[in-house]
Amino acid sequence: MKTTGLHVGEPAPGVAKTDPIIVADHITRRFGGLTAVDVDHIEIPRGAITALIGPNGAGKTTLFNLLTGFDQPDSGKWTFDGSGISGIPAFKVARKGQVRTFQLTKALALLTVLDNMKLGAKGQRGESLFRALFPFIWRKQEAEIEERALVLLERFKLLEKKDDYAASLSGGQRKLLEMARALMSEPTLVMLDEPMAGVNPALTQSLLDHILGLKEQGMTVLFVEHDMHMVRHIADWVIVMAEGRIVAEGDPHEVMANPAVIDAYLGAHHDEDLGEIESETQSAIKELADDDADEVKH
Ligand SMILES: Nc1ncnc2c1ncn2[C@@H]1O[C@H](COP(=O)(O)OP(=O)(O)OP(=O)(O)O)[C@@H](O)[C@H]1O
Repeated sequence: MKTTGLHVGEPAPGVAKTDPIIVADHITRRFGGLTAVDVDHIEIPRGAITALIGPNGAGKTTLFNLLTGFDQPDSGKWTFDGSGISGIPAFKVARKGQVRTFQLTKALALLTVLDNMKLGAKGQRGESLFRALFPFIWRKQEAEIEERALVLLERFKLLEKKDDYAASLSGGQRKLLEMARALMSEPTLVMLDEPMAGVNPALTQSLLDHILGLKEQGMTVLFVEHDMHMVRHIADWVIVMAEGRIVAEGDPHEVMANPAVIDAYLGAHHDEDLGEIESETQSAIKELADDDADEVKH
C-alpha cells in the first residue's frame, strides 16, 4: 500500500515533508576538485519508503555515508528525529536508531551467519566496562541478543544457515542477512544500499516483501537503487540526484516522466541512439517506460 500525503506544496527538489524524519541543509562534500555532494535542502518523510536514484557518480552513496556518520561533510547540518546529528560518528548515529546496511565484507563473510547478526547488536550496551562490572547482567543481555538474532533469522528464512559461514550464502541470502543484521539494533530508519544488486529473481519478491514489511512495522526506509522496477513497485517517494545535487523529487510515476530526470540519466547523449550508448541506468529508464506503456494497454 502506497503512503500518500507526504509533502507540502509542489514536489520540487527540497520540498518540505509533512512529517520529516531527516531534515538537512547545505551539505557539501568535496574530493579534491570534485564536488560529490552539493545538497541545498533535503527532507526524508517518516514512515514511508523513499528511493534515492540517479546515474552513476551522482553522489548517492556519498550522501548515505554522510547522513550515517561514515564520512564527514565539508559543510552542512542535519537532524534525525529532531536532534542534530551532523558530525556524530556512525556508532552513535546507529544508537539513535538510524542504521544502514553494508555489503558483506570479506572479513564478515568469514564469520557465521549468527555471529554476523550478533555484531549488528554491538555498540548498544555491551561495552567492556559494563561486561567487567556486571557479568551477570551482561550474560543476560547476550542471551537476549541471541534470542533476537534467532527470531530475525527465522523471519528472513536463514535460521537453517545460522552456523554456516556467511561466505557460503547466495547473493540474495546475503542481502537478506544484511537487512536482518541492520534490524538487530531495532532502528527507526533503515537505509539500504542497492538491496537488489546481485539478487537472483527467485529471491526478489521475498526481498521486496521484507522491505514493505519494515514499513508496516512502522520503520522509515531510504534506499539507493538502480533497479527501476523495484523503485516503481515499492517506493512511496523518489529523490533524484545528478552531479551531487537533487534534480527532482516526487511520486515514482511523476518523477520518471520528468524531463529533468530523463536529462540526468541521458545527460549529453540525449539525442543519440540509446542502443549505442546504453548503460545500466539508461536501460532501466527504458524498461520503466515499457512497463508504463504495458500498464496503459491493460
Ligand atoms: N573517497 C573518494 N575519493 C575520491 N572521490 C570519490 C570518493 N568517493 C566518491 N568519490 C567520487 O564522488 C562522486 C560521487 O560518488 P558516489 O559513489 O557517491 O556516487 P553514486 O551516485 O553512489 O554512484 P553509483 O551509483 O555508481 O554507486 C564520484 O565522482 C566518485 O568518483
